[in-house]
Amino acid sequence: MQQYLNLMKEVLEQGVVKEDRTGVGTISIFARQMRFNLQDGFPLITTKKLHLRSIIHELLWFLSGDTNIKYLKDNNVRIWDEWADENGDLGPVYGAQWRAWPTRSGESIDQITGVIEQIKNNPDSRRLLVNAWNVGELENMALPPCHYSFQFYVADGKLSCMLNQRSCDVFLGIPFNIASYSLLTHMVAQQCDLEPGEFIWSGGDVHLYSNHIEQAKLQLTREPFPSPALKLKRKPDSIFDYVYEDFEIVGYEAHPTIKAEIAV
Ligand SMILES: Nc1nc(=O)c2c([nH]1)NC[C@@H]1CN(c3ccc(C(=O)N[C@@H](CCC(=O)O)C(=O)O)cc3)CN21
Ligand SMILES: O=c1ccn([C@H]2C[C@H](O)[C@@H](COP(=O)(O)O)O2)c(=O)[nH]1
Repeated sequence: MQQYLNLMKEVLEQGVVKEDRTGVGTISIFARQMRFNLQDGFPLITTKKLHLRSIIHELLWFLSGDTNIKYLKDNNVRIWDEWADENGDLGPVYGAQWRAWPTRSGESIDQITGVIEQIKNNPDSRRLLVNAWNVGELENMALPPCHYSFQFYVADGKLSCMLNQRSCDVFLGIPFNIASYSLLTHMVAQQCDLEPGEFIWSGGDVHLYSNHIEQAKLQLTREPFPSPALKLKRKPDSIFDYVYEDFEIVGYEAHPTIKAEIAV
């Protein structure tokens, strides 16, 4: 996970002071990429302890098409609490766009089912994309998508995935985002009888909030441990049939957690 630490260091050393929507203030750089070979282990940050539990439940929740935080709350995951309305709704965020992108004719498109069908039947396609940036619906979303599109690529029996993220909270968001899409790549690969290849993360506004600077500096004093491995314990019938218990992370050695406040 040296790439992540290098990115953090670059923001600390070269970041430009920028005000932001939350009022917290950031230092920021623009447009970076990181590559993770999923054959070399699972890219879960080791320089602070991360609980994969929230990340797995959030991904299963996205895949189910749900946009109400009740499922997360029932599973003790609080990461979306601050953005939900009094009924727990977030508007047509990730789950809605992934599973039921509304069309003009009043129908809806299940992009996840579609992309998996294409990976299986047309693996050389250059259109293996899922898009959450539905311009006509942005104003109804509690937060416009940060990770807004991803593309798959099949070669040599391996499935790779490239993510585009417009706005990137280096300390709290990015470790979640890397782990989440790496999980998704493993799951889609398993469903398509492929091996996981690379996960490529691309970020636009890459920032450290002003109240995360000390935490970032502390993290940079720590030596990373070798990456753990991800084990999928069974092959469910479809991408929508995974349950929390299907995932096991093996050999995760990490430094202690570092607390930080989320900017709302
Ligand atoms: N400012 C900001 N940064 C984000 O990363 C972010 C948002 N807002 N809004 C929407 C979602 C919510 N996300 C979140 C929210 C909270 C944590 C967080 O507090 N993480 C703690 C542990 C929390 C837990 O596992 O329960 C951490 O130490 O990583 C992480 C990502 C990612 N997104
Ligand atoms: O998955 C996510 C979701 C959100 N973020 C961060 C990036 C920004 O710090 C905020 C969103 O604020 P905007 O003003 O809408 O850009 O949330 C993330 O890193 N990862």
